[in-house]
Amino acid sequence: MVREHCDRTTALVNESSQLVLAGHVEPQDDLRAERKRASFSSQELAVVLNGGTEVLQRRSRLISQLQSTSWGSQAAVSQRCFHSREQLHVEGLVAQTEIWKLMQSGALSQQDAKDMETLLTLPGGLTLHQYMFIPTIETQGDEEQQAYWLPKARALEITGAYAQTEMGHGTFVRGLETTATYDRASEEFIIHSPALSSIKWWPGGLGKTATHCIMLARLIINSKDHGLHPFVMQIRDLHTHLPLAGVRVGDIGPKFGYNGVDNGYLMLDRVRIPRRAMLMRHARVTPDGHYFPPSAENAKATYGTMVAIRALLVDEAGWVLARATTIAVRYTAIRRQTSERVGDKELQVLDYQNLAATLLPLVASAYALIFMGKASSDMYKRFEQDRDAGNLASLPELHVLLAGMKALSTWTAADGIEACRRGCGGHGYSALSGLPDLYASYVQNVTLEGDNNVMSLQTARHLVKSQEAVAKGRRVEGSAAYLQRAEQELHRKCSVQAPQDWQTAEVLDAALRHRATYLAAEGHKLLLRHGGGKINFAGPDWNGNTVQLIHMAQAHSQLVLHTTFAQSVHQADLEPAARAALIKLVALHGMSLLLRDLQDLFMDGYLQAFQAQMLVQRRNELLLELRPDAVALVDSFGIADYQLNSCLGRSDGDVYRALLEAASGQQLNKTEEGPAWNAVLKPWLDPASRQQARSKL
Ligand SMILES: CC(C)(COP(=O)(O)OP(=O)(O)OC[C@H]1O[C@@H](n2cnc3c(N)ncnc32)[C@H](O)[C@@H]1OP(=O)(O)O)[C@@H](O)C(=O)NCCC(=O)NCCSC(=O)CCCC(=O)O
Ligand SMILES: Cc1cc2nc3c(=O)[nH]c(=O)nc-3n(C[C@H](O)[C@H](O)[C@H](O)COP(=O)(O)OP(=O)(O)OC[C@H]3O[C@@H](n4cnc5c(N)ncnc54)[C@H](O)[C@@H]3O)c2cc1C
Repeated sequence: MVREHCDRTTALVNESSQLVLAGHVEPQDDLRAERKRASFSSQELAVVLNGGTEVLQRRSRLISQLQSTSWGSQAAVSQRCFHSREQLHVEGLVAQTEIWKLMQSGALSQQDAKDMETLLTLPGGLTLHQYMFIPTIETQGDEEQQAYWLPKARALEITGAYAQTEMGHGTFVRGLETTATYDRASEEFIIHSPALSSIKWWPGGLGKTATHCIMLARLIINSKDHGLHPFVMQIRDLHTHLPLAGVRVGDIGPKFGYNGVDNGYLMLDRVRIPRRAMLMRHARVTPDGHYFPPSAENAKATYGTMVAIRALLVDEAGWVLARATTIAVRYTAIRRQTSERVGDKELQVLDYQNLAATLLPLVASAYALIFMGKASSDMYKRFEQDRDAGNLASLPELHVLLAGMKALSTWTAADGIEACRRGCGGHGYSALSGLPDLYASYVQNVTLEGDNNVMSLQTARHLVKSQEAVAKGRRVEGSAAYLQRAEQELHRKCSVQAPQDWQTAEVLDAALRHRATYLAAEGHKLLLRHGGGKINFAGPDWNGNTVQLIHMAQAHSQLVLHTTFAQSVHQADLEPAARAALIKLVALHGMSLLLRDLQDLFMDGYLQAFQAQMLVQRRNELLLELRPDAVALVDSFGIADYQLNSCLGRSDGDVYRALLEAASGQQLNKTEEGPAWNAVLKPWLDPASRQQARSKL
């Protein structure tokens, strides 16, 4: 029966290749035509966006290598959406350990291995080992501790998680409850979960993979609480993988997505670990129980790993949105729907203004975020160099910039994927489009590593402090330096007199800067008013105004994002036609940001109604001007079909045949009658079975 069904599927797919789509143009022809009419070469732009020809060549080589394995082949990747949690968990670990093996044998460089995992898009139990466990030891362990732990961790003799969040607290890190009490007699720490709310809950890889973890716990010496510190703690036996005495550990259960990762819980009953398990690069405890705190400028060193991950999240957001927009733009360029008379050529749905107005600004956002991601990782690398030389002066600015940008970028990408999915109509709802899984396994980024509202409020705190400094005549540096000129800025008016004026970079920058300045000044005033002339960064003054404060922080981050995008395009080595297209994309980006919150510009009379109407008009014209380049703009991301893993986003446009092939080959179609026939349906539907059942009554 199985054989028979397979034969029929093959026949159906072969047959479909003979079919002509009535009233339609062949989808492949649509994409060919789109590419022909583009104003620039997407191959050349892809080289610039991806950082060189070698990067693209290396990616193709890695994909070929993956394709030749059983765990990374196209067939394996495309089957994933049919798999259970347990299967995904095992598959994730198989892929990660195989890649690790290749790296250890020298067949892959460390960078190759990281890139290969990114191409696979299958986060697994070892993800946090690489991105948080090892880096925390690297940055917070002293030399001796690094020499002890890192070789074992890098050889995968141990695997680790990052155990910070607890059942009761994730955001409020200072409120975490797990204790690490120093016992001078034995020179050990006793790690304990004192309450239900103190159980570690969420850490990735902790559930079933990790043998060790970075344990964030309150350091208690002689009954004195010194706050949160990191410890390296073994939780499972290395021979049996069973939990050690006093340890209860497991997986927290199915999630919205991201199900290959075993996010875990951990409950500890007075588990003893040696004194040197505390990571001591910044703070120390001597054998006799003397505590040496971190220096004042290293006070937030414990939060260092979170800053590193936020930089990675900003870098990732643009590429994730690039994937979603590649799928949606290619598909909506081949999808034809509705003509005045049946049988006439129907319109490509991307030509409806509603879709262009949804998707093209998202393409612009993906570009903006890709450039911002590069700027953020460059900034983070500079910070790392300074930090390794003992200079942490740039950390406060880096933190507030990345906090707000992590929020803006992950919100933009998550909302953008969902908008792309809806833009693809019914086929976007099918897992075969690749969009549901992309969304479900991305959207957690708006919560993890600092909830986006909370992160925005960190940036808001800095903006209010900067505004306060300016009011007191002190200098403000860094990304908020524009607030230095707040006084003059607040008197400015928008200079636009014709729709075309909105296209100029100066006008857009000025409007975004004015908005951010106005909101920061208003936020500052609001808190002063509530505090009776004094600013309180906690309590009802702050907590009762967070909607406006978050909005203010996001306006600031949007300004930083937009100016970084514009500058990066200005500085990039582009051929003239690609430059012209990207300048338009920058303009569309700025206009879309303004249109989303236009009311802000009316509040203090910066904008007049006729200027707002011109903004809408110019945005609509830009959509039409950019439309011929839509497919070329997404082709330029250079994302391979392998990585898209989408029937809708295929680069050849052969969408309908791909859907039919993938659907008919799946498990539920393995037999013609279906898995519920014999036990459930047959007794009702099959006359002979019914007859038999009646005769037994
Ligand atoms: C919200 C805050 C920032 C608040 O911290 P706080 O100590 O109460 O601070 P505050 O009183 O608001 O401000 C005091 C000061 O601390 C500064 N600060 C705060 N965080 C940092 C930092 N990372 N680097 C450098 N500086 C930092 C703030 O800017 C404040 O500075 P200021 O006093 O204004 O000069 C903190 O609790 C926090 O970071 N919460 C979020 C928790 C989080 O991100 N958890 C991540 C867990 S791991 C994870 O999710 C991994 C997922 C990975 C995956 O699967 O992909
Ligand atoms: C998939 C996933 C993986 C994770 N991996 C790890 C990991 O490896 N290791 C680890 O330690 N943790 C991990 N976490 C935990 C994660 O870091 C936290 O969930 C996150 O920091 C948010 O904290 P919370 O859950 O306590 O949210 P809450 O703080 O309870 O948030 C609830 C709501 O309250 C709001 N809110 C809370 N506080 C404030 C405030 N001060 N001001 C304004 N609004 C506020 C938030 O905006 C949110 O809407 C993971 C979480 C997820 C979802």
